[in-house]
Amino acid sequence: IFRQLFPDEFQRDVRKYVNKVVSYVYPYVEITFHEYQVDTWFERSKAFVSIERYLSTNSSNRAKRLKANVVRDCESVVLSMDDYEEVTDEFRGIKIWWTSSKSIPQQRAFFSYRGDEEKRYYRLTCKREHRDIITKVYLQHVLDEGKAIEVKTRQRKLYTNNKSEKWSGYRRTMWSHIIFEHPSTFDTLAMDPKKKKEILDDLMMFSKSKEYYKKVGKSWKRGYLLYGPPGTGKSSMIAAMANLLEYDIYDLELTSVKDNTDLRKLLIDTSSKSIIVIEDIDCSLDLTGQRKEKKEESKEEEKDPVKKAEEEKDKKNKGSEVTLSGLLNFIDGLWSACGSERLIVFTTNFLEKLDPALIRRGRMDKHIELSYCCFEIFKVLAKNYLDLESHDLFSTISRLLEETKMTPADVAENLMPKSFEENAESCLNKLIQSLENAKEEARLKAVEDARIKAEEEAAKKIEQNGEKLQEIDGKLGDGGGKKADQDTDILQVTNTKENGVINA
Ligand SMILES: Nc1ncnc2c1ncn2[C@@H]1O[C@H](COP(=O)(O)OP(=O)(O)OP(=O)(O)O)[C@@H](O)[C@H]1O
Ligand SMILES: [Mg+2]
Repeated sequence: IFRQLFPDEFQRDVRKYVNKVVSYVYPYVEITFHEYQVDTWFERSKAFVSIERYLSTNSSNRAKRLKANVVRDCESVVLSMDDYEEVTDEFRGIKIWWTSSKSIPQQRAFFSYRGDEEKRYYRLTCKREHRDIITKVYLQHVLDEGKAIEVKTRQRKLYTNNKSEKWSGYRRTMWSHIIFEHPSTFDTLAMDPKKKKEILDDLMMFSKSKEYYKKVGKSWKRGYLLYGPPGTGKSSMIAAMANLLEYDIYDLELTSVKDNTDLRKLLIDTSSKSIIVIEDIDCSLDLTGQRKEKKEESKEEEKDPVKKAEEEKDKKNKGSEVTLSGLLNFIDGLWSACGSERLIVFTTNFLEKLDPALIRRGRMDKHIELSYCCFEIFKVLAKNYLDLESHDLFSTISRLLEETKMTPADVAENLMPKSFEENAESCLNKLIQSLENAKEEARLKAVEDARIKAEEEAAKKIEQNGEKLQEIDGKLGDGGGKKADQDTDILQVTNTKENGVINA
C-alpha cells in the first residue's frame, strides 16, 4: 500500500529516516561471521568453523531444520543448523540469538570464482546492554568450545605434499589428504615391553607438557628417529603414535619439494597436533652429496656460460634443490616454532648414512631402534595373530629366534592363517619351518662368505709376495752375484701359489 500510494523519492526519504530512528531505538546489536574472509578466501574462516561446531552440538536439538553431514566412513552423522534457521543460546543468564543465512549473488558470472558463489554467514544478535560481555567473554567461550568439539569429533587426516609446481592459482593446496584410518596401535605393535613402555611414557609426557616447554623456552615439538632393517615396524609405529595421541600425519615427500623456501612454506601450512614424517630419509635426497657438490662447484674456475646455463636447466628439471641446511632449519630453525604440539619423525634403514648434524639430540631427541624379532616380540605377535599366550612349541621357537635373524614382518606373515583349515599349531609349525630354512640359508651364506674372504686374503698375500720377490730379484740384479753371495750362502726362491707362502 505504501509503495502504491507514495512516489519513489518520498519512499527513499522515509526509509532513510525510519532506519535512523530504528537504529536509535533498536535495542539489539548484531555481529556477522562470514564463512570466507576477504584476506583468506581460499580457506574457511576459523571462527566460522568453530561457531558451526559449537552451534551444532549446543543447539541442534532446538533447531527445527537441520543439515546432516556423514563422517567417519558412514559411522556417525553430525547435524548442523540449516540455512535461515534461528536458535537461541543462553550465557550467564543472557539470551543470544544465532541465525544462519547466506547471501546469493545477483547474477552468476560465466567463470565461477569464490566471489560469485553463495556466501554463508552466522549472525549473532544480543541486547545492546550486553555488548561488552558478549564480545569479550561469550565469543571467546564459543570459539574455545568449538575448538574442543573439533578435537573430539574430528576425523584425523593423512596428508602428503603436492608437487611445488601445482601450488599456484586459486584454491592452491600444498597438501592433499585422505582420512587416516590405520589400525596399528601400541597394543598391536610387537616390541620389547620395557622399550614400549618407555616410548609410551615419553609420548604421553610430551603431549601434556605445554607449560613445561614454555617454561624452559623450547618450542613444543619433539623429534624421533626410527631406525632398523626393513619390516621391523617403523611405519607401524608412526601410525600407532598418531592413533595414541590423535594427531594428523603429514607424510613429507622431500623429492617433490622444489627448494628450501617451499619446504618452509609446507611447514607453515601444517597444523598443530600433528606428526611430520619423512620416511627413508637416507634415500629421500642425497643431502650430504649436495653439500659436497656445492663446495666443488665453488672451487671451479669460470665455466663456459653456455655450459653453465645448460647445467642449470638440467638441475631445474631434476627437481628438488632442498639442501641439508634447509632441512636442518626446517626441523629446528626459527620457523619451526610456528604451530605447536608437533612430532617430527624420520625413518631410515641405515643410521650410519645420515649426517650427524641431522640426528643430533635437540633435532632428533629420541633414537629408537627397531630390530629383528626376539622371543619377547614373538610372544606379542602370537597373542595378536593366534590368541596364544603359551604353547609347547614356544621353546623351540625361542631357541631358533636366538640362532637366526627374522624380521617381525616375516614372523607375522608366517603366523597368519592362510586358509580355514590352518590352526594355531600348524601356523607355529610353519614358522618353525621358515626359521629352520632361514637358519640353513644363513649358514650356507656364512660358509660362502668365509670362502670368498679366504680367497681374497690369499690373493692379497700372493700379490704382496710377488712384490717381495721382485724386490729380492732387484737386489740380486743390482749388487751382482758377489754381494748376494756375501749376504747369503744359499738363495733358493720358490713361490707356491696355492698357499701364498714364499720360501726364500
Ligand atoms: N614390530 C611389529 N609389530 C607388529 N607388526 C609388525 C612389526 N613389524 C612389522 N610388522 C608387520 O609387518 C608389516 C611391515 O611393517 P612396517 O611397514 O611397519 O615396516 P617398516 O619398518 O616400516 O619397513 P620399511 O623400512 O621397509 O619401511 C606391517 O604391516 C606389520 O603388520
Ligand atoms: Mg616403512
